[in-house]
Amino acid sequence: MASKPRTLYEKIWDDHVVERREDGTCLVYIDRHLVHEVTSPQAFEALRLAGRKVRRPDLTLAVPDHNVPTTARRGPDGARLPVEDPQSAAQLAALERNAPDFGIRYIDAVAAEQGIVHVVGPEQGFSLPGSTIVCGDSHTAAHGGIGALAFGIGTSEVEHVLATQTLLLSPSKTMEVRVEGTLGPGVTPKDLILHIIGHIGTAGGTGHVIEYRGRVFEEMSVEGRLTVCNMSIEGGARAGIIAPDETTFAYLKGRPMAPAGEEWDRAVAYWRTLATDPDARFDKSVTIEASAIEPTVSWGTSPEDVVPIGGRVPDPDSFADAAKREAARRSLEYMGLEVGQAMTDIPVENVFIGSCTNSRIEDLREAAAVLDGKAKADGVKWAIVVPGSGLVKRQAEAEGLDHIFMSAGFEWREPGCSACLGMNPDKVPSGERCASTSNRNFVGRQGPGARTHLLSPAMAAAAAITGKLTDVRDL
Ligand SMILES: CC(C)[C@H](C(=O)O)[C@@H](O)C(=O)O
Ligand code: SF4
Repeated sequence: MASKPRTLYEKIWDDHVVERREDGTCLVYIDRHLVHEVTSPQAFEALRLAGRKVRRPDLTLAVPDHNVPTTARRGPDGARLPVEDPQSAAQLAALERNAPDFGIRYIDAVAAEQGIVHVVGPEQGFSLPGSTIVCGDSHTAAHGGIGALAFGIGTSEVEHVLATQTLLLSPSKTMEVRVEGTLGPGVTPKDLILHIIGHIGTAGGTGHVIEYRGRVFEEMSVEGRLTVCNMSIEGGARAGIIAPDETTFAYLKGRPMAPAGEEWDRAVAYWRTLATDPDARFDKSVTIEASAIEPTVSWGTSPEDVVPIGGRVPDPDSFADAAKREAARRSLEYMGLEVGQAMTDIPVENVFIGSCTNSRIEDLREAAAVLDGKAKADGVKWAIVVPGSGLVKRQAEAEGLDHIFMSAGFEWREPGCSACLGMNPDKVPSGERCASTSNRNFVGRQGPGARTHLLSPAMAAAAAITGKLTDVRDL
């Protein structure tokens, strides 16, 4: 008898279940564990107190990213510069000590390979298709872009994975987001995922793993897929995933931590079996028409608060749901916006190109292409580009992108989470707006009182040039 058709998620899940409990929860094997400085100190401390070791240090990779300053990390004499904020310094120092103490792989803050964990994992070939990947970080969903089942975990789970290389989990429901047709010019993977979240809402994926399907994703680069999957969590999903294919294999081949030789061939043969079976069923399915999507920007304080750039700030009364009406009213007040205001009339004083959503080489190329030969508007006081990793930075410099950015009036920084969240010196001043390629526009996210507008790298570049939110297709 033929076996039951399964989805990509179900295949990966089944291949990793170590033990099924009577209540339905499963002990699941974890292939890769990424660790950063914010959510790991207590986990390591707990292991230390219990006298336990890390079960598989070779499957664990630690990188500092959230707290690192993005200005020079070494002084003129080559000595490492201290991190001023005491809490940040303590977290960074803890990781620096815990990694050698527990024998895990560590990329330190001044290494060429340092960067945001979610950029570093795929870039190093540490994150692989068909694997289970966890990190004490909600945007671990990004790694689904290479066909992994990847999700964020809490600090107590970090401890559990460090100690046992397993996790106790309940199976997720499956959801398909199918995108038909092709994206128009100037419409990027970021616009697509913002549009999808606007469509399904921040609770649309709750309890589900989303598989993104359709030609748009088949034709998309791995960088674009990472951007899309990254924001699955903003749609409430446990994870997002895209079937690994030739594009994925070409991206991973030869990466430092990827399998090589015969092992590579065996791995690819296995990865090819993972695609969702033709008759597999999803618990939930949403279809979106790609050609209807325009460059998309956020107006509120939730990632679902989006409109096409040609749109207007919505009237809170236009929402059917009472809670949503109230949230929209509060959002407009925080954001300092008027009902009916054209999105293209919103001035911005800050532009941030970076974060694990949009700091890979393609993102920087996309922004640089818009900025080439142009300069930021006078009203834009602060514009920074923060590459997702040292290797992205080096590649961009080899292509001369740093010159384009700096000639346009941008600062060219060292890799890290930076202004994506106010945990390091890069903050947006209170009451000011930021056109930001990051993934969250929550109240205070980029600093107390900061007003975030989420958009694509090309749209961030366009906003820098005109000093207001702008349709990149009009430049
Ligand atoms: C600090 C960290 C735990 C947090 C997360 O889990 O996502 C951060 O990366 C974020 O983007 O808000
Ligand atoms: S770049 Fe932003 S979203 Fe990504 S891990 Fe860092 S803080 Fe979180």
